[in-house]
Amino acid sequence: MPPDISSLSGGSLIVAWQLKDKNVLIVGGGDVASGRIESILVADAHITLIAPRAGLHPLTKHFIDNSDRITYHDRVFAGPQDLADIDMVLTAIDDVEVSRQICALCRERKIPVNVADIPPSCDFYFGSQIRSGPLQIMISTNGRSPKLANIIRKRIETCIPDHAGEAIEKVGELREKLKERAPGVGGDLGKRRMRWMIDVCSSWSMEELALLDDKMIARLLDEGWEKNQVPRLEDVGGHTKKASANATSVRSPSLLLPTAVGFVAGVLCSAAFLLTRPR
Ligand SMILES: C[C@@]1(CC(=O)O)C2=NC(=C\c3[nH]c(c(CCC(=O)O)c3CC(=O)O)Cc3[nH]c(c(CC(=O)O)c3CCC(=O)O)/C=C3\N/C(=C\2)[C@@H](CCC(=O)O)[C@]3(C)CC(=O)O)/[C@H]1CCC(=O)O
Ligand SMILES: NC(=O)c1ccc[n+]([C@@H]2O[C@H](COP(=O)([O-])OP(=O)(O)OC[C@H]3O[C@@H](n4cnc5c(N)ncnc54)[C@H](O)[C@@H]3O)[C@@H](O)[C@H]2O)c1
Repeated sequence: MPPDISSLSGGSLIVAWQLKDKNVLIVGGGDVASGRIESILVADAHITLIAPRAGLHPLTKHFIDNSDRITYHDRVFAGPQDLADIDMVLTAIDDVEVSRQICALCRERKIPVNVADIPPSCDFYFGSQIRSGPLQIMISTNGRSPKLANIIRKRIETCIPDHAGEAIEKVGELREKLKERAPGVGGDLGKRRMRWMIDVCSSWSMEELALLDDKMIARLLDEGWEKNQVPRLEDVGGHTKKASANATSVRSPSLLLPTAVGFVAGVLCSAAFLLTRPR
């Protein structure tokens, strides 16, 4: 069913903004700024931090002292000259007037800006974040309730599969090696590559994927990609403590049958629920 067009409004575009080696100006050094610094360091950008030393949060001090990606200036924001060569600006200061001025200067220069305490002065909002290796999850309430975003984040954290971060890391390595063997963008090869990756990710458990090492990746490509099949973990030299129900070849009809029966039963239950539900 296509989405109800009238529901397509009131949100934000949630994207994973690539900031590697870009220059981000952070104005302010307090509690909120320390969180901003962490988020920006994760994205491998360079930070220019402007804030009087007297107001630095201990975590901000720690980042200044220990990261070679931060250029620190012990002073207040000085004006447009502080925006030269800056790709993004974040302010987290307890001075609304200066925040508004910085926002206006950024907008004149089309520099994306976030002003922590003035939503209309934000081109983008931060959200409550979960991070595990390359896995990042952001919860946004679109400015309605940051505290509820924080509470929902804590609930979601309890549902993330064990080993998800490591599994993603290893699948990333597998995809890189696969692209070396089968290079190029798009076309039939691209389709086959995507199909095979979908099959591997769907038929191995996170725990199994997290166990992949260089040797197993090479064997998985030799035995799997080259022969157009998905071997099991054991077939490429790996072992888990618990045998996973998913860890069988995608081709096995003995597993496909119960899965299909379960799927049909699920669809029938949902249909029965929708048909009997009061309107
Ligand atoms: C998610 C998080 C990320 C982060 O900042 O890293 C974040 N705020 C967090 C916490 C938090 N912030 C505030 C409280 C006190 C409770 C309360 O006010 O409800 C708490 C809770 C606490 O401290 O526990 C006060 C507050 N926040 C904003 C204003 C201005 C205003 O609303 O007018 C005021 C002052 C309001 C006033 O003066 O009354 C504005 C914004 N805060 C946002 C993000 C953006 C919208 C995100 C969204 O809607 O989802 C947005 C629009 C701009 C931005 O900051 O990008 C982080 C939780 C991280 C975590 O713990 O997981
Ligand atoms: N968006 C959010 O998530 C959120 C959450 C809580 C508070 N806030 C708001 O964000 C702002 C910052 O919060 P905080 O807890 O980090 O405050 P804070 O008082 O701990 O820190 C303010 C920092 O700004 C610096 N500063 C002040 N004027 C400056 C200037 N002109 N140039 C450079 N640095 C300057 C101070 O020296 C200090 O380091 C506050 O206005 C607060 O109400 C936002």
